[in-house]
Formats: sequence, C-alpha cells, structure tokens
Amino acid sequence: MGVNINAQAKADSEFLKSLNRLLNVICERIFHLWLHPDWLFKQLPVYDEHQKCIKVLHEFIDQVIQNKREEFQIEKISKIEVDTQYDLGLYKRKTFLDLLITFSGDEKGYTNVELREEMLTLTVAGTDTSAVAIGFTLELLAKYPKIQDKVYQELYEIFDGSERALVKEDLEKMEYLDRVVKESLRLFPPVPFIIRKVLEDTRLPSGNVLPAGSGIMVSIWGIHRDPKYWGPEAEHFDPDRFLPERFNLEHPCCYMPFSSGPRNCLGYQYAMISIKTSLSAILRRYKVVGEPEKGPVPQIRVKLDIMMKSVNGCQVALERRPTK
Ligand code: HEM
Repeated sequence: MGVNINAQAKADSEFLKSLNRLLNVICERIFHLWLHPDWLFKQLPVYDEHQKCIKVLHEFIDQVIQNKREEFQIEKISKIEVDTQYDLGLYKRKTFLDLLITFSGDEKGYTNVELREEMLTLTVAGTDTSAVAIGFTLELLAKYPKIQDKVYQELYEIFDGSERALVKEDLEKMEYLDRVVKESLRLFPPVPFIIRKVLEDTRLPSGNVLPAGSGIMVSIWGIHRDPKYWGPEAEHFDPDRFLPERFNLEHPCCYMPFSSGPRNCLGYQYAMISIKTSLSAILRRYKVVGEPEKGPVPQIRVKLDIMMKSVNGCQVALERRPTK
C-alpha cells in the first residue's frame, strides 16, 4: 500500500496486533465446531474482540485509501492527462494500491470497500506465508549442515564469493536452493490446509458420499507426507527428490503448497522469487547454525495459527562467512 508500519521494530503496532489476534480467533473458530454458527459466536465475548480487531484493520486501510484518493485528485489537477497515461517510468514507482485504483478505472473502478478487501487479502496472503517458509528453510539448513554446504557452494559459484547485488538471472541458476525450498514447502507447508465447499454430492473412492453444501478441509500437510505418494521415506528431508529425473508425481495435487486449480495462490511465482532472494542474501553471507538433526526426519515442533509455524519461532544462530 506504500505505508511503512515498521512491523519489525514496532511489534506492538495496533494494526499488527489486531491482525494477529484476528487470525488467532479465526483459527480457533475453524477448529471448534460450536463456534461456527454466527448466532452462537455472536453471544460470546470473543466476538467483541473479533469485531474490535476488524474495526482497527478497516479503519487503518480506509484511511490509507482515502489519502490515496486525495493524492490522486491533487495529481490529476497538477498534471496533464498524457503524462499519467504514458509515463512508464511513473508506473514503476507505483504501489499495488495505486495500480488497483488506476487499472480498475479510477473513480469508476473498484469501490473503497472492494479496494479494502483486496488489500486485506493480500496483506494476509502475502506476508507471513513467505516469512514462515524462509524461517522453516533456515531451521532445516541449520539441522542439515551438509545440505547447507551444498547451497553455499552453489551461491559461492554464482556470486564468485563477492558482495555484488543479486540480479534476476542469478535466481535461475539457484537450482539446488530451488529444490531445498520446494522440499521445505513440502514438509512444512506454511498453509497446511485449505477449505472448500462441496457443490454437488461427491462419492469418494471409499464409497462415502460428501453431500452437496458441506464444508471440507483438504490437508496439504497430510498429502505431502503420505507414503502412498512420496514413498516410505516421505518424512525425510531430501531436496533431491525434486531433481527432474526423480520427480514423478502420481497426481499433480500430490504437491500443492500453493494449492491447485482456479483458486490457487496468486502470488506463488513472486513468493518463490522473494524466498530465494531473501535466503540467498542470508546464506551467501552467513552460516546458519543450530543443533544438527540426528536422522533424516527433521524434528520441528509446529503449531497452527492459520499458518503453520515453528513452535520455537525458527531460532537459529548466524556466523559471518568470509567474502572476497
Ligand atoms: C510461501 C509462500 C506462500 C504460500 C505457501 C501460499 C499459499 C497459498 C495457498 C495454499 C492459497 C490457497 C488458499 C485457499 O485455497 O484457500 C493461497 C492463496 C492466495 N495467495 Fe498465496 N501463498 C504464498 C505467498 C503468497 C504471496 C507472496 C502472495 C502475494 C503477493 C500471495 C497471494 C495469494 C492470494 C491473493 C491468494 C488468494 C487467491 C484466490 O483466492 O483466488 N500468496 N496462497
């Protein structure tokens, strides 16, 4: 949105606290059936908290949208149309909110409520997910130093041990890091389940019928660790299972950290780029240190908070590596 809430340094930001608490409440509601009916949920004290958090989020985003609309108005008055339409340099500096307003047709486009919904979806879908994936990957690399060495070797060759900035061509060369990230997303998918509504009666291979209108939960975690699809070593951390010659899925949905089908993750390519960019920035400069794992099955305790997170918060130590 183009607003800095300084979340790293200011963990007590009202927006951040409300967002986190709201996600907690939603997660509790998903897993406690008695909290599902609105009439019952609304009788409970947690409902007031839920509404308060929503109010904080809505007011914050509404204010940002309002400011942006005013900014646009001022810009319009001070600029002739041809400038804003064809100045490609300007587009590059635009935020996602700017683009949503402009490309949806400005005042005739998305309403403020529609813009708010888009911004909230993106905030929830696009921030913690990638951070959680980076955290799990670092924790895994601390547990498996030999795998980390191979990642470091690859990065060393790409950057020739220098401090030069990353360019997009470097990302394509990070083939081993790519496999490490994919394997990390398999064993520790930040979004461990998705929820769908059954549109028509559906008979499962077991013979059971899912009646139309019912809600179902698809466990990405469960599919990713099922020996039926991944073999007896399904729980092993083995990035090379993603080597083209070894990767042969029985069904495309056996691997779906970003979901699958028409409502899959909108940001999955961006997520892979940002995860690899962040990891390479850390791993080419620092050795990630932790307690090495005794066996091939990583023991990381997880908790569910809409997203799946590491109970210990992915705590690792960093040791500076020498650079040229
Ligand atoms: C490792 C990082 C990420 C993972 C594991 C992930 C995973 C997912 C999954 C599983 C869904 C489907 C949810 C469902 O069907 O209920 C989803 C949806 C979505 N994701 Fe991601 N995501 C990641 C990063 C991102 C990023 C960086 C963005 C934005 C830049 C993003 C934007 C979205 C959006 C907008 C949707 C909703 C799509 C729709 O409903 O049509 N995601 N994501």
